Amino acid sequence: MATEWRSWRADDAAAWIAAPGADDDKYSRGVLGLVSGSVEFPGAAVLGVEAAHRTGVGLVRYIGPRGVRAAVLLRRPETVVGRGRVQAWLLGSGIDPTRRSFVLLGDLQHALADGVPVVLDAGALDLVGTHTAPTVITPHHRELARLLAAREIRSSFEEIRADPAEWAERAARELGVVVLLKGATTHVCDPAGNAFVLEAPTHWLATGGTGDVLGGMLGALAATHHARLARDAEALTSLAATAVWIHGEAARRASAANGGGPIVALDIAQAVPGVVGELLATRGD
Ligand SMILES: NC(=O)C1=CN([C@@H]2O[C@H](COP(=O)(O)OP(=O)(O)OC[C@H]3O[C@@H](n4cnc5c(N)ncnc54)[C@H](OP(=O)(O)O)[C@@H]3O)[C@@H](O)[C@H]2O)[C@@H](O)CC1
Ligand SMILES: Nc1ncnc2c1ncn2[C@@H]1O[C@H](COP(=O)(O)OP(=O)(O)O)[C@@H](O)[C@H]1O
Repeated sequence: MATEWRSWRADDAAAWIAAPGADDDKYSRGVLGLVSGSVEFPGAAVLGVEAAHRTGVGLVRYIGPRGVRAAVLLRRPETVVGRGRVQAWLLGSGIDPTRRSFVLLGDLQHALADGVPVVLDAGALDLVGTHTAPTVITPHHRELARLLAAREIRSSFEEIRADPAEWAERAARELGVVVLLKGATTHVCDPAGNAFVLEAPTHWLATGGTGDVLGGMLGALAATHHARLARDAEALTSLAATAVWIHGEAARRASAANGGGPIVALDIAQAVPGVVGELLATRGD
């Protein structure tokens, strides 16, 4: 039977925001851990950390090279650095998978052994299948082609670009994880058959670092839904679609604030609290 791709909308996204209550503290809300960034791509770590804070999370814990830690703290001193307990992980943004050091591999393996939900991006995509925790992968078309090729599933960038829905679904089935396949149209699906599609509201998103922002946002949503994810792993699919919706809307607003002009990735992160606030207002709780 052909998969039915349901459009994910504002009212869907509004249901997947965890607002803090009187009984909450930073730990009960959820801690996101990131292993991201590198000497080559320090900015990806800064963007992911910033986006996580802006999406709303109890605490952000960052693990990475000394110079990158300094850049992260300069931008967001609210961040804690070094190992500790977390409720979700974002791994791989700004990491070259062909240049992972022993220290980095140790950090990645330590994170994967935690058993908490994991977002695998960029330089950690190839670690899919090495652990049992609920997992979402966030490739763009070229990254998915590489990932599938490494599993001896023949595909190409051109084939995936021509039929992203088919390839996203196949990847979810073969890899056994939630797939968030990025592009002007983003497909989010899981092996259970949940399948959501989102059209980006602005093509100004096609600029460096916007995927790193999306990763941080999704990590924050996963961390703040840790209790739900512990009893309902399929919630990760809805959270992934929600991250894409908020990301697109924040980008649209950031561009609209400049008369429909270009945006940079950090503009998206800065527009996120306004989008989250308005979604919450529509819920009336
Ligand atoms: N601020 C930061 O820190 C940022 C950090 N970032 C981090 O960078 C990492 C890599 O992410 P990415 O998406 O660039 O990786 P990837 O799919 O391997 O693309 C490379 C492939 O693209 C192509 N290609 C290259 N140059 C091209 C050109 N001029 N014009 C056309 N094609 C060109 C070329 O393909 P080929 O032509 O060889 O087939 C090449 O193989 C990742 O960790 C991410 O998080 C980014 O988010 C950006 C902001
Ligand atoms: N032409 C486009 N129109 C709208 N959105 C796009 C377009 N191309 C890419 N995007 C979106 O922009 C982001 C790019 O992510 P990614 O490729 O990982 O970039 P980076 O690695 O530079 O952070 C994704 O959210 C993707 O869905």
